[in-house]
Amino acid sequence: MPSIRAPAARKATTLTVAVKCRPLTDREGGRDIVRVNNDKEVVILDPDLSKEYLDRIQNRSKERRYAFDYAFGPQSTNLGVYERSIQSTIAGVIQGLNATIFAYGSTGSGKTYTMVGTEDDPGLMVLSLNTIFDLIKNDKSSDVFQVTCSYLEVYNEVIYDLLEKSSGHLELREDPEQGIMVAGLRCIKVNSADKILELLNLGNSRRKTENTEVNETSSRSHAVLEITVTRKQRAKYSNQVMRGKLALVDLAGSERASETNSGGQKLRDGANINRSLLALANCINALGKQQKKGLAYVPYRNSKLTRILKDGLSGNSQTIMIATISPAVTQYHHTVNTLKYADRAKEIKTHIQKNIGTINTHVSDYQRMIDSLQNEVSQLRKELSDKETQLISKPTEKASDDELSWLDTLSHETSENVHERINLQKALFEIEEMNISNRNELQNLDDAIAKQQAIEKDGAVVRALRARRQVILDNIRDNDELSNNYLKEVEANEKRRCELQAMIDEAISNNGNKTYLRVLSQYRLLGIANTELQFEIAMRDQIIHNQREAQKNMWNLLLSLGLDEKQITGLALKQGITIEDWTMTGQLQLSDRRQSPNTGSGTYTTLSSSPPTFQLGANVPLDQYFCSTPISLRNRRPPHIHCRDEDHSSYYLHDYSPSENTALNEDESCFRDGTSSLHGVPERHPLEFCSSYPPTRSQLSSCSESGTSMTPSYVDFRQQQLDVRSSSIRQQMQPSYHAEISSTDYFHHGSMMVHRVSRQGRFHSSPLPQNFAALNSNHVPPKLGQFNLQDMQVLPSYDTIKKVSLSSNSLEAQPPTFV
Ligand SMILES: Nc1ncnc2c1ncn2[C@@H]1O[C@H](COP(=O)(O)OP(=O)(O)OP(=O)(O)O)[C@@H](O)[C@H]1O
Repeated sequence: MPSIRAPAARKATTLTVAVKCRPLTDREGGRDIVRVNNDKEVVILDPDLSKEYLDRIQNRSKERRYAFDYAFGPQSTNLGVYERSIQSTIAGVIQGLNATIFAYGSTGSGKTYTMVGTEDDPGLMVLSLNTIFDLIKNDKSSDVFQVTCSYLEVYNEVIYDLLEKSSGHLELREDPEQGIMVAGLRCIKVNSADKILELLNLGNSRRKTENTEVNETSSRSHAVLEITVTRKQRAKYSNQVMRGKLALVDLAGSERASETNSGGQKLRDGANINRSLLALANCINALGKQQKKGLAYVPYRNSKLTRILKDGLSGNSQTIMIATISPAVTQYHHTVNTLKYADRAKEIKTHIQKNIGTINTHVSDYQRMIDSLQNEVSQLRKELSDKETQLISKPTEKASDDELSWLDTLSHETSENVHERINLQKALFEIEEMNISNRNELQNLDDAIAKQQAIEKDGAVVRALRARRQVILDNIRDNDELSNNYLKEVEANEKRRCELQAMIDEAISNNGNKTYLRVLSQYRLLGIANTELQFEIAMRDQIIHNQREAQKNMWNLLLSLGLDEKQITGLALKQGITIEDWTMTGQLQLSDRRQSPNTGSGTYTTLSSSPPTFQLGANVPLDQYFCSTPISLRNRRPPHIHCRDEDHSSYYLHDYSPSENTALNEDESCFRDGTSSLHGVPERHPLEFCSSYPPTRSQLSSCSESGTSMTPSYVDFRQQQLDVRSSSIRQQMQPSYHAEISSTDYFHHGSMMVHRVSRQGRFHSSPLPQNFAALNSNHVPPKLGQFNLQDMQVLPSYDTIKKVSLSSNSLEAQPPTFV
C-alpha cells in the first residue's frame, strides 16, 4: 500500500462560509424574516412587526445583519449553490487536496435537503460526486484514478458504518500519517457516480431519522460521506501518487426539546445531538479566537463528531460551511444563533497541501506505521490504567468534558437570557418613568386649560394648550403600547428561563455526577441572582443619585437666597426642627451603609412627618400655570432639599421617599418625622460634600435600604412664610433652562431639580426642569394655600417665561437681589 506524505509547502486559507435560506414551508406560512442582499449579506428582520416604532425611536431592534462569502435566498437551487461556492473546491480533490463540506443549522433548516437533495434538486453530495467522475472522465493525463467511498453516522456518540447492514460500534484511531481514522470502516471501490449514489441511498435509508414537531424526517445522527480519490501516474518510471479526500457532512439539527416536543429516546437523542453540536460550536469558537488572539486549546476531543471533523476544521483541508437557515418568524433565535456561529467560522484558518507520495517508500512507511501503532498501543494502555485508577478512587466525582461543555453552553444561554431580561426591565422602567411625567403634564394641562377657558374661551392659548395635550396623549398611548410589547417579551424570556432550568434539572437527575452538577447549577443560579441584584442596585443608585443632586441644589437655593446658617438655625428652632450641625455630626459615609438612617446609627435631622405643604394663590396667570396648578402625582420620586455649592452651611435638609404609609397631616406645621429619612450627615462641609459625592455604585454593597425603606419626612413650608420677592423668573426649558427671580415675585420650590442657583439668582436646570410653584407678586395670597410636595410634578419642556414667587417671611431673611 502506498503511503502518501504531504510535501512541506502549505497554503493557509480561511474557511469559506455560505448561508442558504430555505423557502417557508406550507406548515409555517406567515412572514418571511430573512433577506439576502448582493448574494453576500443576510439580514434577519425583527420578528416583531409592532417594534418598528421602537426601531426608530430607541434603536432597540432585533434586526441582525451579517456578511458571508456567499449567501443564497429561498429561490436558490442546490445546483446554484454548488456551482458558485463548491465546484472549484471539488476540482482540487482529484489533484490531491482535501476538502470538507458540512451543513450546519437548526433542525428543519434544510441541511439534509442541501447535502442529499431530491431527484429534482440533487444535493451537494450528489453534485460533488458527479463532478469528481466527470473530471476523472475528462482528464487528459494518463494517470490512473481510484475512487473509494465510505459512509458513516455518529448516533448518540457511537459510530456506525452506513454501508454495512448491521454495523457494530466503530472506534476512532489517530494515525500519524492520515490523521483521524475509523477503525473497521468499510471503504468501497467505486467506478461511477451512479454506484456511489446507490450506496448513498442505501446508507441514507439506514440513517436514524425521526418525525419531530419541527421536521417530519429529522436526522438524528451526523452523517459523513468520505470520497477518496487516489491518482497514480502511469508513466513507467514515475512512482508519484496523489490522494485527495472529500468529506461531505450532514449534521443532525440542533433543537430545543420544547420545540421538537420530544420525550424519552427522542429527548435523549436531542440531548446528544445538542451536545456534539455544542462541542462543534466550541471548537469553532476556539478556532475563531485562535485566529484573533492566538489561543491554543481547541477541544476537539469533546465529541466524536469534532474528532472526525478535526482535519476539516483546522488541518489540511479546504473547508466550506453551509449554514442553513429558515426564514420563519418562529425560527428567529435559531437563525440568529446559526449565523453567529457561521460568522465566527469565517475566522477559522486551515492549511491545505497536496497529498503527494511515492510508492517506493513503502517499506520505511510500513516501519513508521508499525512504530506509531506501537506508540499508540502503549499510550492507550497507559490511559486505560489511569482510568481504572480513577474509577477505583473516585467513581462518581468526575464529570466528563462533554458534560461540562454541554453545561457551559447551557449556562451561556442562561446568562443571555438573564441579560435580555435585565434589558427589558430597564426599558420598562424607562417607559414607566416617561409615562409618569407624561401623565402629570397631562393633568397640569387640563387644569391650565380649565383656567384659561374661564378667561377666554377657545382663544389662541387654549388651542395651543390643547395641541400640546394631544401630543402628550399620543406619547402616553405609544408608550403604553411599547410597554405591552416589552411585557410580552418578558413573558417569552421567562418561559425560556423555565426551559433552561428544566434542562439543568433534567441533567442533574439523569446524570451520574449529580453532586457536581448540582453544585454547578447552584453556582450558576447564584450568578443569575447576582446579576439581577446588580440591576436593582443600579436602579436604586440612580434614585439616590437624583436625590443627592436635589439636596445639593436645595442647599444652593436656600443659601443663594441670602440665608445664612444662623437664620436657618433660628427658623428651625422656631419650628421645633432639629437640624444637626454638619460639623458636629458623625461622618456620612455613603460607602458605609451602617450610617444610613435606617440602621439607626448616626445623628440625623428630625423632620416633621407631615406631608410637605406649599401654598398657592388662586388667581395665577396662565403663563405660570406650570408652577401654580395643583398637581397630582402618583409614584413620583420624592421632592428634594438641596445642598448648596457656594456657601458654607451647617445644616442638611434631607429628602424623603414617599411611602404607602405617607399620610397628609395638614395640622402639623413643622418638619415631622416618623423615622428619619435621611441619608446621613456629612462630616465635611456641604460644599465639599456636594461636590465630591462618592460615586453611587462603587462602594455600596447593598442599596436596598436607601432605595426602598426610607420613611418619609416632610417639609412644611406653610409656616415659613417666605417673603423673598423676586422680579421675574424666566424659564428656558429643555435642554437647560434659566430663570431669574425678581424681588416682587413669590417663589415656590417643590420637587424641582434646580441644579445650580447662583448668588445672582439664576436657575439652571437640566436635563428636566421640574415643577415650579410660582406666584406673581400681584397674586400673593393673604393666606397661602396648601400644596403637597407629593403632588408636585415634572414639567418637561416649555419655553414660556414664568414668573415665580418666593415667600420667606418667617425666615426673616433679606430678600436677595436678583438680576
Ligand atoms: N431549498 C429547499 N427547497 C424546498 N424545500 C426545502 C428546502 N430546504 C429544505 N426544505 C424542506 O424543509 C424541510 C426540512 O428540511 P431538512 O430535512 O433538510 O432539514 P434538516 O436541517 O436536515 O433537519 P434535521 O436537522 O431535523 O434533519 C423538508 O421538508 C425539506 O423538504
